[in-house]
Amino acid sequence: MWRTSTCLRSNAPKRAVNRSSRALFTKGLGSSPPNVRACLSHPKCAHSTSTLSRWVSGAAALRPQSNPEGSSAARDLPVSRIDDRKVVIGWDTHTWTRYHHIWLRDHCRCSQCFHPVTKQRLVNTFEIPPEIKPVNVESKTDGLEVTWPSSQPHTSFYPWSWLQENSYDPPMHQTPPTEKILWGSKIQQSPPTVTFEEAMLEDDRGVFKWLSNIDKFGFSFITDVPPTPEATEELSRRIGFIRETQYGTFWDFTSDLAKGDTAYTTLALGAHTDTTYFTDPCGLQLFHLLSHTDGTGGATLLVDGFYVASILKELHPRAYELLSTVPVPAHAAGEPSALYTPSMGGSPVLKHEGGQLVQVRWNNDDRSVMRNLEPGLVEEWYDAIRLWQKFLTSSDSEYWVQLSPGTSVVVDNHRVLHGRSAFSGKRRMCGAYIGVDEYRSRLAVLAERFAPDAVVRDTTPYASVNGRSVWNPAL
Ligand SMILES: C[N+](C)(C)CCCC[C@H](N)C(=O)O
Ligand SMILES: O=C(O)CCC(=O)C(=O)O
Repeated sequence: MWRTSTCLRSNAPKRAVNRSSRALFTKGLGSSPPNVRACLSHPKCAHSTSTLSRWVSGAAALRPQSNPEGSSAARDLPVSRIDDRKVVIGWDTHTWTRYHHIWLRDHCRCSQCFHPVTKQRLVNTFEIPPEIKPVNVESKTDGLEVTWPSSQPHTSFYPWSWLQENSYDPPMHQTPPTEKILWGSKIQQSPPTVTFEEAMLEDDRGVFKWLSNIDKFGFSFITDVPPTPEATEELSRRIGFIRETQYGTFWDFTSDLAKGDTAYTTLALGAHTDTTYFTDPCGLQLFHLLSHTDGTGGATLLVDGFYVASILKELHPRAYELLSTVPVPAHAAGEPSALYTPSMGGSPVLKHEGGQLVQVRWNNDDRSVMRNLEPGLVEEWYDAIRLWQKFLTSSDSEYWVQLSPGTSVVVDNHRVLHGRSAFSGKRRMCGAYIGVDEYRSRLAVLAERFAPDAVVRDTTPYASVNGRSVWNPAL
């Protein structure tokens, strides 16, 4: 038996979010909605009344006002009905998604169930009856309103765009991951670049451009950087706090073996990613060549590991499979006070999540004994890394660039391999590591501000407290 609140127009748009109604949302105090009052007595609500009153100024609009214009927009609304275990939503005559009752109740984002400031769950998931079932569902202008059975009726609201983004039965249109542009040596014709001035802009637009470069290409140059360690450290900190390691915090190094690593020599270093010996390899690596006198060489090598992996996958799928499955142990043992090895005996060269390549982890110099290889795979694995090395070092993949004082480069250490040619003379390089989560968080906050996705755009007007929508898809 269907209980629908409105008829369904067959040509309703895929994303049946009616933006015109956004103007209907009032942002402001209004009366304190019941759920905030309920929060005052909520056992987990530890805030003082004054703090809560500040919530009211923000939380009051956590739900849109109903559409006073009445039914004109109603015809665009999805239909909704209550099934035995799920709520069914009809977006158009061909597109239906279902949401378990328990799932919906657990994801209520009213200020009684979800802390509007801290964005943490307040509802006790484990007190929700497993057989919970709504007493009513209603398609409102910008979302679904669900009324739950309880001594005090509890109403939840779910924005249409959020329901679409988080659909799972079946999954609908989801925001595609940011585009990665794979590159080979021809990137030298137009490498991603920002200026120091842009990167230092107070409003962070320049940092967003810089990190968007890295997100898309896996690296970015920064030009016109004052050739000092101080300016380079200040630049590094524009991304986030620096990740300290056994090499220090902000490093300023030369070929004096000050640290027990071949980076502190004049030797050539083949294409590699750093810190393969950490359970969580560093995210970004910034380099700035401060000086090189009385000698030659020391050119910088950049290779797009995602590009090379795509070629290997296409031409040698078995080799790709071995690099994606065989764990590679690693170590950093050059400092007497340190002996780093990753947990779980290392990770494969090519790490995947949901079938997507998400990380390249390769440093043949730092690789430890291959103690995890099945006997029958030993020679095949060596054939595979030989193919990997062949494509890594091909003229089509290698991008050689001679850095000079004033031009820094930042690489995504989870994607782009770097190296250098041997050199003579006095060469001074400085830089820093940034943690992968610090980098991803900084980019996410900037994207929230400068390139919000549909759910953030749709819900910010009425569901933001301290500048962040409780419906942000990252939560
Ligand atoms: C960058 N800095 C010169 C400080 C350290 C270099 C460490 C290189 C190490 N073999 C690795 O691959 O992690
Ligand atoms: O000295 C350089 O140019 C790079 C050194 C290096 O590869 C590293 O520090 O990981």
